[in-house]
Amino acid sequence: MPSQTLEQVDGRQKLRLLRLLIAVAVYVPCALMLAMVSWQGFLPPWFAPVWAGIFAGTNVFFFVLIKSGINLQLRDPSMTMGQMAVAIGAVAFILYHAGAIRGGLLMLLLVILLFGALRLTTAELLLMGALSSAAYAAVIMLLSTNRPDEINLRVEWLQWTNLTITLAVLCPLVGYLSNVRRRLRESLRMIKEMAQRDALTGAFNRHHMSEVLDREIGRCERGAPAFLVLIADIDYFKQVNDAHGHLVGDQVIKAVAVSTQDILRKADYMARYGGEEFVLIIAANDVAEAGAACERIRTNVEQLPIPELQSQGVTISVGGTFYRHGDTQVSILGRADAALYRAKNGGRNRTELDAAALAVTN
Ligand SMILES: Nc1nc2c(ncn2[C@@H]2O[C@H](COP(=O)(O)OP(=O)(O)OP(=O)(O)O)[C@@H](O)[C@H]2O)c(=O)[nH]1
Repeated sequence: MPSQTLEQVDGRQKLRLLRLLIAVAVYVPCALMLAMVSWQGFLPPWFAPVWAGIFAGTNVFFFVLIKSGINLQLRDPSMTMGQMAVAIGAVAFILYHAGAIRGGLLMLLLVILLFGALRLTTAELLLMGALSSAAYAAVIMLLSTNRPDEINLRVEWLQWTNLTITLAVLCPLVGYLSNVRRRLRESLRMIKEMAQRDALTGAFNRHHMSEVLDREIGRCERGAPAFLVLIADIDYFKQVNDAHGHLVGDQVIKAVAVSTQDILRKADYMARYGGEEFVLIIAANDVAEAGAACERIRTNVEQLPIPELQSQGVTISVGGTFYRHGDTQVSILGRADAALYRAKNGGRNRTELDAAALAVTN
């Protein structure tokens, strides 16, 4: 029920989709590039199937790590650096066999670098850049030992220098953009959080409650079990303000909110509805469970020590109702409010459940 979790899951799914799109956007053009180079005879005929096998094998390896959950034990569960290192190795293998077109294929190493843009820090990107540079240097040295007649060492080292300089410029730049993106994402998360929360108590605000209530009503319309809506209101709160001042009044509201939130179960939800009023959305299967939940919340506040009030404590009155077929926010909150009114009139520090709603659940 708590929407925060749903939003976080949603965010993670979007990021996963974005990374999948980037992976496809990287793989497909690279595969086309290689197919063209191979078709034009710059790679040996056996190369394409062997490379495709290695490519498929490493992807299956990473897929198994992710599916089995082994990646969750790693410092970076996305294994971005590991995947990039493997990709750099695969490109080095291509470069070794590429013949005269080798210089053109160096740009594959830059494409791999962009793959890390969503995740890596500048230092990590520089490390990957250094690995790319070292991989090409290793290819040149291997070629100069194994096939000295096939390469022009001056051209190769000049290309290596160009690649290394390009990487040295690109890595900090990509790292900077990656950092800006991370900071923007964090700021956006904070702005969203602030827009949903009440500044005094840290509880969700009325606007957020309205969204959650709409969603819960929608779920019930699609057949989910009915939920319980409570309105809890601090008793004689005006007297607290009058006797101790508004600042103490604020502390009392905060103490009631925090201690009530603390005793709620994970599936339950609480928002500050107005001044000293809170709305709670509770998962309860029947009247007995609903009554027990109301009493737990009420007695918790009754026993709450509030040093600012000396020996005097505070109490709350609670009005509640179950969702009924065809309910809107207005109708369900109206019934809870009417029940609260009865609790107040009945002497306060008590709970009242809406009788009509009880008939439905009984
Ligand atoms: N300190 C403080 N007071 C608030 C805040 N919001 C509303 N109030 C005060 O809360 C009081 C609510 O008073 P009433 O609505 O008369 O209710 P009550 O005195 O609690 O009486 P019953 O609800 O009938 O038991 C008012 O004096 C408001 O000024 C707030 O954020 N901080």
